[in-house]
Amino acid sequence: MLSYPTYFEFYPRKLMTLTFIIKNDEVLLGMKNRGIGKGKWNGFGGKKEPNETIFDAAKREVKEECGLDAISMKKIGFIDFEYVGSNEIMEGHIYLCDKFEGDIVESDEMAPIKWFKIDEFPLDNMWVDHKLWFPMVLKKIPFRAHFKYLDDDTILDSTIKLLSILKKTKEIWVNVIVKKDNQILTTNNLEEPKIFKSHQKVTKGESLENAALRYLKSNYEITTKEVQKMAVIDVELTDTPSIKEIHMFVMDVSKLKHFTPINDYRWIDINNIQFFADKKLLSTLLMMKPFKAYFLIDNDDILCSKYYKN
Ligand SMILES: Nc1ncnc2c1[nH]c(=O)n2[C@H]1C[C@H](O)[C@@H](COP(=O)(O)OP(=O)(O)OP(=O)(O)O)O1
Repeated sequence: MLSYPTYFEFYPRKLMTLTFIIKNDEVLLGMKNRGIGKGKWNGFGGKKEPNETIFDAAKREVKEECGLDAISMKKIGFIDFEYVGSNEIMEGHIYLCDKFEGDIVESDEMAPIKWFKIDEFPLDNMWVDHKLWFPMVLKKIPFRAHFKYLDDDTILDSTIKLLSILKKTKEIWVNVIVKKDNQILTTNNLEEPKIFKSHQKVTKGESLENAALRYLKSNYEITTKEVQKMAVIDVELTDTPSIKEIHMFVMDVSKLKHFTPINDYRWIDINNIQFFADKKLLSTLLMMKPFKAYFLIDNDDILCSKYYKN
């Protein structure tokens, strides 16, 4: 369901490379001392020059910026960087290099240069987009992304599309949010983004409404025969071969005479909820206007979320 934006397709493009050199569980990064991204840790790369291929530009930039000769480089991603106020797209070609030779040499442009353990990555001192796509580099999942920047630290919009050639299968699930006035019912052990885990698989031939009622009955003592469908959410986990299509229902029990949760549930004020997948999801659901959404999740981190009117 995720659609890649196309409005900038005809903007002129400046081609750039960015290469990450990886050795076991470490990545080589340099501190940029001038130009775009000054003061940030980054991989090695820069603008393509006329009369060279993008691959040759990537190899040249690695040599110029850290002194190493890249022996094996694999293209892992394409990123369109758009800046508000500019009609030029910076088209970044992202490479992964896991074979290299030579010695590290710092330069005026890049110093210091250091190996970082993957779990000690200086993400707070890198481009803000990196934390959204670096999981794909580490897992070697090809991707295409678009980031619309307001300024160097603020992303207004982002899209990340996985480019696997294998088509992911769809699994159909339902989930029901039970609400009463300004509260929703939750189990005591909900953790972010648990909303995508506690749901009910729809069985073959079963209607979505039936599955939602079955979900309700297995968790609450409830007599209703009506649930209201609010959203369809596609949830893609970076490293599973399926996409979960979750049909979200909302059940308002404010006016029900008989309603008892049968498990370990409690009412929680909407404003105090920390655990929902992202802040916008719950508020959009409770506006009671149907919508569609897409989430790309790596472990429990949301890398990309999109909302569409139904
Ligand atoms: N958000 C964003 N905008 C622009 N560039 C980047 C990002 N995130 C990034 O990671 N990058 C990368 C892409 C390139 O590798 C560098 C920028 O290249 P630059 O240093 O300007 O290119 P050079 O050709 O080396 O420049 P000079 O030598 O002319 O200074 O950041």
